[in-house]
Amino acid sequence: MRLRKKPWAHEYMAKFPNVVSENPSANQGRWREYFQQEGPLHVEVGTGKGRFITEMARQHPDILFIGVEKYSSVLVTGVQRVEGNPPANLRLIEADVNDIEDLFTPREIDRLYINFTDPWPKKRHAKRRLTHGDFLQKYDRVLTDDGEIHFKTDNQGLFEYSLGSMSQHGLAFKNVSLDLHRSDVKHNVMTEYEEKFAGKGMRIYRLEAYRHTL
Ligand SMILES: C[S@@+](CC[C@H](N)C(=O)[O-])C[C@H]1O[C@@H](n2cnc3c(N)ncnc32)[C@H](O)[C@@H]1O
Repeated sequence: MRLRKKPWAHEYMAKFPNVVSENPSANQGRWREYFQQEGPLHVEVGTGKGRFITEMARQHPDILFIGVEKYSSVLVTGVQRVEGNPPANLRLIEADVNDIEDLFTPREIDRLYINFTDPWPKKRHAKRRLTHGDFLQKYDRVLTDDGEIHFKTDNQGLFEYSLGSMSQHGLAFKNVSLDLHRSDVKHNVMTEYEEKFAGKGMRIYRLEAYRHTL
């Protein structure tokens, strides 16, 4: 597992019980034991400052939530947010999603959230998109058979690309919205970026992907 620089952030985060700063891979396959709680496991990749995953954890105490973020400097804000009132069913991990299979065993995750991740519009950067086929293969291995991917973005190009790569990957879709905030969707929890974009009146795209079994 690659650890990012910023030693001050590591030291800072190590003080918080919600952060798995010491070798998160040690909990691979044993996350429920680690939480000391049974229940479905939901993971957000590219969690940023953690607004979404923290609110989800507060609203759904019977579900276990883990946020995975690449940059400790960003995660620190998430850590500050849960300081003093940390939901017992939430953990934040500083890790690269490329290493998701070091963190979770096959079929360990019930749902993945991918929210407003970077679109990487240049073709030569396509492999960095968190919905690229290489990532989908990894997700496929760590998701349960009826596991789902819930995806939101403001970026039409990334949405169309993701629809294509997910369907190529054998995934089917439900609850697709091409304008989430102008539809009658209920129980939407906003992310940091979503609040910013929706506040400007921008269109938000959303889908839920699941394995298509014939
Ligand atoms: C545009 S922000 C969105 C943050 C949050 N999901 C939201 O909607 O407010 C994308 C986040 O994904 C993180 N990210 C991008 N690639 C990643 C990777 N390979 N592994 C982990 N995090 C990643 C970035 O560091 C950044 O914090």
